[in-house]
Amino acid sequence: APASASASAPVPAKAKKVTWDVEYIMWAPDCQQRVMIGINGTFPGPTITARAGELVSVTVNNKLHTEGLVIHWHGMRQVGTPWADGTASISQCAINPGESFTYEFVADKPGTFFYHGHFGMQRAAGLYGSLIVEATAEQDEPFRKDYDGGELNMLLSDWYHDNVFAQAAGLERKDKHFQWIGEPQTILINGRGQYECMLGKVNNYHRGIYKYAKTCVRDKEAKLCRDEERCERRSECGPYCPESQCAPVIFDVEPGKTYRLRIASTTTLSALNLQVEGHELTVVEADGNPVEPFTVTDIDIYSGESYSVLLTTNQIPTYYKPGAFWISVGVRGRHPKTLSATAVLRYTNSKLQWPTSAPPETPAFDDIERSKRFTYRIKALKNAVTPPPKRAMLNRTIVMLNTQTLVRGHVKWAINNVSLTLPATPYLGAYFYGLQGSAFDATGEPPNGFPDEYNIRLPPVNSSYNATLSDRVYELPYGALVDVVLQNADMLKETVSETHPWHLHGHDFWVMGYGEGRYDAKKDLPNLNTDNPPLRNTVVVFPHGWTVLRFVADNTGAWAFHCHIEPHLHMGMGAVFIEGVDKMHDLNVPKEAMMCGVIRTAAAVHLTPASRTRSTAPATPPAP
Ligand SMILES: O=C1O[C@H]([C@@H](O)CO)C(O)=C1O
Repeated sequence: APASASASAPVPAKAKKVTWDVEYIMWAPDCQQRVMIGINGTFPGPTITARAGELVSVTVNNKLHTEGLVIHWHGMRQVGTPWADGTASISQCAINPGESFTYEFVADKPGTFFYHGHFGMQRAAGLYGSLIVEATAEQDEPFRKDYDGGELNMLLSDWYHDNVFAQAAGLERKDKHFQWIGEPQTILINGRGQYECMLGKVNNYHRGIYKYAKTCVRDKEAKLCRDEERCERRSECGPYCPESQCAPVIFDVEPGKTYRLRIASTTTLSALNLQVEGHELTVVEADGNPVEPFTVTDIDIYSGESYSVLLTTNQIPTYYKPGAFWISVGVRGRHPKTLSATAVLRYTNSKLQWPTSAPPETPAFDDIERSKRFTYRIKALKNAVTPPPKRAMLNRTIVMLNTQTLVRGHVKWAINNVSLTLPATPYLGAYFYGLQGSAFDATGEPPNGFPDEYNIRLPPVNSSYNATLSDRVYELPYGALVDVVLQNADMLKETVSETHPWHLHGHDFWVMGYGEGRYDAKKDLPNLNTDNPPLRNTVVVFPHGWTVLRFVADNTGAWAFHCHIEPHLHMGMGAVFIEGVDKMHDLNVPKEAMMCGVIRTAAAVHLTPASRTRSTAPATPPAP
């Protein structure tokens, strides 16, 4: 059930304390050496495993030479610790080079999560790793009794050879010089991939990407890849040798057991599809919430999402099927310019190290109906907590039209024609010290909707409806039941509309429904799913469609709500929700996290937390 923000968070079980040095490292995640952001000298960052209710304490030493950094704990609700959410300009200042900052928060719910950088495009530079929270009670993960094997952890990501500075510069260029980041070079499984090399025999035509993949035809012992030019010379010893940084991951499993595969995606862009040759997958968890189990041959997973699926090693090894199976992860939703990534599921009684077959093919990238069928099957467990009835509470509805648009020649994304730009002062600190009037545009909120006459099937008509840049925020009444309607539409190119995975910080929300075309409250509100809406922290809105999510604004803090596609947030596809304005000064906000922007200057005049008597209306900016 969503956390009820009690002022005094439960006394945590025991602390999990780690110290991380974050620095640039040379690494070859897809057999090509590049500069990445590593933690304690490795990529991906170390996996944190905690038990639900445990206090996690991560001291981050910023060893980058010229960049600030923050780390977001994706899926943690940070109840009572909003300054630990790790969002630059929102929950804290960036940790400067040479500085340290300790994130301390309760791993409040069991599930499959991950952490990642949340400043600039540093997540895309490799700043991420797994965060696993284990259940302490049976009722939290009822499917726990259904797997007798171990757990396999898969963190999926995509990888670009361009560095994030080049990507950002390209996105910020004006007019026809705008440079989209394009498709990734490689898909990674636990940070490993093989650039332009498809392990295993590839059928002679692999749906338009054959030209990218000189097959690595292996000799009969399936040990080495003969196609040296493609698969071997790419790194110190090629993708097949275990110590290579790009060697595919091999999961050793006992035959005849059921395993829990934890799968999370922190891709910069790609929507992915995962399947395990010869094995079905039973979906049991989504974003750390149990779901009504259902069995599929493959799952779609969008950036920011996580799942647990159960897999039974029920294949009988034969001469033709030696007990080693491909795990195949391919791109969906956008025309793949990237080969599928492969890992291996190997039964311990298998003689061979490598499967002898071609990896299973990824479903057609443009079969959007297939994508919707999978997403729509995800439902809450029968006895799960359902949303409180709207009439019973103060409630608020925000309709968000999501358009790609232009602002003075720059390609941006905008919500109700406002493109989010973040201030130098973190919102949380500005409210804590009562400086919101001078830290950002506190004269009002972004629009709550968009004009009736807007046609979502046409590109934005910029002449009459100019997009603006703004750091305005939505102030949500504390305890209100909030509906957000994500409304997709045409991009700048007519008829083009893309799938966007939206992630909310500080909360899980109920996914109340999806629909085609323009959302119509009269028609659609009565049909929302109040029986078994799944709780999630990330949800997709499909092309030219709408998605409604609902949550209770009961977590004091400043929370980002944005598309989890890294360039889209960079281009302004996001919003900020402020909750519990009047409770901010009850928080014990660590001032070292806030000393930047106007707070730094105000500190010079003996800054003190705002008094209790402050009115709730956004403070008016000081007279010019
Ligand atoms: O913002 C984006 O830019 C590209 C394309 O619209 C321009 O190349 C794309 O697919 C986006 O999502």
